[in-house]
Amino acid sequence: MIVKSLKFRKTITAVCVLSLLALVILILKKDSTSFNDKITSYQRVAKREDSEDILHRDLVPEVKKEHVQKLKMEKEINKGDDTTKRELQEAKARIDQLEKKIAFLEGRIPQKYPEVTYLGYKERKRILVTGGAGFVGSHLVDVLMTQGHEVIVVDNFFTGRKRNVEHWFGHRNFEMIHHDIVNPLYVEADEIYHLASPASPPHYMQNPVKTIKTNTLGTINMLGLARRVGAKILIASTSEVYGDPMVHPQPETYWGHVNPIGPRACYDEGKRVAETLAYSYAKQENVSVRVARIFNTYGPRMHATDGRVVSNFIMQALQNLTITVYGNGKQTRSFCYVSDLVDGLLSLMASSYTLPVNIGNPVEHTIEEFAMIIKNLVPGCRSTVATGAAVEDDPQRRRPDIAVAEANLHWTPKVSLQDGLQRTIEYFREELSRTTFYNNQTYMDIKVKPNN
Ligand SMILES: O=c1ccn([C@@H]2O[C@H](COP(=O)(O)OP(=O)(O)O[C@H]3OC[C@@H](O)[C@H](O)[C@H]3O)[C@@H](O)[C@H]2O)c(=O)[nH]1
Repeated sequence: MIVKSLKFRKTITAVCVLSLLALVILILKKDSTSFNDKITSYQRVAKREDSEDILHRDLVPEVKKEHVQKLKMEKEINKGDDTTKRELQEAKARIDQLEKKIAFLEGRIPQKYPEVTYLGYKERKRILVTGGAGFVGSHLVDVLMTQGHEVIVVDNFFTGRKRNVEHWFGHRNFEMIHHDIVNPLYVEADEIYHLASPASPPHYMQNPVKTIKTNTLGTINMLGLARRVGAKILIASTSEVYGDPMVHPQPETYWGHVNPIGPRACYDEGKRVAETLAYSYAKQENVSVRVARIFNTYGPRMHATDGRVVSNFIMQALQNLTITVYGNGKQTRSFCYVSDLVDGLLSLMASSYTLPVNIGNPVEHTIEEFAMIIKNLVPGCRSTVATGAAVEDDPQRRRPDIAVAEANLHWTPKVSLQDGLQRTIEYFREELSRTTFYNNQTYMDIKVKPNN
């Protein structure tokens, strides 16, 4: 009897121990399944980082949640087998990377808007800026907004970027319309700055028909709008209306020397027609027009792959790549810092002067000299300067005569080339770190064969 009872007890104990073991195995298995799920979800998160917007919208909360679980996972690393450990370490590395991105993106979300002057309804204007998300347009928008005006930005984002004006998103004086001005636009405005058009030669040559349409049909639409609503309109023309000039420096009275069928014609002739349209609307329809002939301009918010000389040379110098001079480098340009240009545009709009006005900085350099100036402004730059094939119809000399602007607008550029380039180099340095951070690749790797 006693033996039987002892045997029964042993059996019960054995059953209990086995059940306990089974329970422990079950719990461990469940943990490892949810653990594998986590890794799969991290891998999914990592794959979805191709867009900053998606990162903002979806990944930020997701990754924040993951961060809270990171400590738990660290404990689990010690428990898991080798494969799991490796996978976990990879997931942890991805989380660290995503956390850095979040910190970077959070830095870009404006905590508050830039300070804006309050204007009463009598002084406050409603101002339309076409191409307002572009390089020059966005700087103009900043000044108009801080002055306290209501600003409507219209852009088709062909070369403009939302990033350039995102610091105004949600402001009650700011409105943005995604629209291509080749189609009519119906809004109310007191003033129109018509800046919409690609301006970099590789951009405007990429789709020449579109460039002509933007500068002709687009300008007709904007002049028509100005007529309908009684707005004053400023047309952004260009030094390119002078073509490859036979007169130097170029005064507004010079009629120019443009090849009407060359690769630059879509822009040069497009802008010439835009000027003709402006003065036709002024004469026939009584529209109040201003025409700014804008010379080479540079500054922050130029696109790193814009293709113009300033962005190309700076990006090349910052990455120790070959600085690519097109042709022999003896052609000249005169570079104006963007804030000076914006001051000139505002003065022109405010003035009663209605004929075309050159807006540019008359300090002239050869492109060869310019390459050396930039190289010397980038500390430790190891780039070499190489000359290459010349660009077809490239204007050989360009420098504005700004006597008209000085006399009628009391405007003259203030920012020296040295200061302006330093600010622009800082901007591109920042852009480069942002881009390599995301893509781990350089912007360009242009190789130019020396021509001698
Ligand atoms: O990498 C480069 C880029 C450009 N260049 C040269 O640098 C000079 C300036 O070229 P950019 O492309 O910056 O600008 P461009 O002067 O040819 O045209 C500009 O003129 C005035 C504005 O209206 C426009 O922004 C644009 O059309 C040209 O001689 C060009 O051949 C280089 O040597 N290397």
